[in-house]
Amino acid sequence: MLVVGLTGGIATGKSTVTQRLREEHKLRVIDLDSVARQVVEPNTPALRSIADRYGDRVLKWDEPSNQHTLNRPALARILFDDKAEKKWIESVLHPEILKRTAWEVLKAYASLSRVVVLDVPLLFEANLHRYVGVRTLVYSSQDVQLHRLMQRDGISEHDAQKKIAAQLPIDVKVDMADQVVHNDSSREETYREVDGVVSEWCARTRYWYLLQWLCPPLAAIQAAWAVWWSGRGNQGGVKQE
Ligand SMILES: CC(C)(COP(=O)(O)OP(=O)(O)OC[C@H]1O[C@@H](n2cnc3c(N)ncnc32)[C@H](O)[C@@H]1O)[C@@H](O)C(=O)NCCC(=O)NCCS
Ligand SMILES: Nc1ncnc2c1ncn2[C@@H]1O[C@H](COP(=O)(O)OP(=O)(O)OP(=O)(O)O)[C@@H](O)[C@H]1O
Repeated sequence: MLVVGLTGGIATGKSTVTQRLREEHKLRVIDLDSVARQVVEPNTPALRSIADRYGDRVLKWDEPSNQHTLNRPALARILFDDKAEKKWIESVLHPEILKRTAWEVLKAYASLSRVVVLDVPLLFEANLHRYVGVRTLVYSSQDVQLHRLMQRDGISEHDAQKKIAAQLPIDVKVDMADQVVHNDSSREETYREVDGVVSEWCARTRYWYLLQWLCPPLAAIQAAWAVWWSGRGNQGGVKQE
């Protein structure tokens, strides 16, 4: 099975691409932003740790379910305003996110999926690029990125710049990617490029896919091999301030 790491900058179009992957190509996509939401659901250890540190300002009362939930805009303000707090929040959430994601990938292996796509905003920042078979970047120029982010989230240029600055610059990510999907113009243009990369993924997995069907344990051996191969040595880890 090919594990694709799909990444990009904030608002460069990952969700737009994954929608096409799901609906047109029927591919299994694991969205780490959604996983990140699951790990802070009410009564989770992660939500308790965050509430212990920041108090009521990061909680809101949910009438229908009668319980406290995470106030996401409040946590976002802390995370994007303060590098030290961003580090702390990530140290609490990332191990939980990784555990759940690993489980989802295992389930994809078990169901003999040919390709599984991980939609990971922080693929390079969190050094997860070492564990995927191919790194695919959704690119838009910095101007387009800024404009779309301001429009989608209804935020000022100052706030949008702060969010963009919390990630590696998109042009640095381009150099680290194996494939780039350009998302500067129309959605139709982007979909054409998406269809092209999907053909490449399928071509790469053709023989393995057949072998996996004939001999399922090969899937497990291939998985172990892929993880060992990707993780061997120090493959240019990314350091951020
Ligand atoms: C800060 C939070 C509360 C904002 O929630 P909100 O619903 O407004 O946005 P959402 O979760 O959909 O994220 C939107 C985008 O923000 C960017 N982003 C999210 N977390 C981070 C981060 N730690 N560093 C830099 N950018 C981030 C990503 O591009 C992401 O796609 C939320 O993103 C969060 O809990 N982040 C910490 C967990 C994390 O690192 N997630 C990334 C998964 S790899
Ligand atoms: N080709 C396009 N043409 C016009 N608008 C687009 C295009 N691609 C994406 N958008 C819009 O830009 C915004 C950001 O796109 P999207 O939400 O897919 O980005 P993302 O990378 O998933 O963002 P995030 O990092 O926040 O998860 C959305 O409002 C989306 O509708």
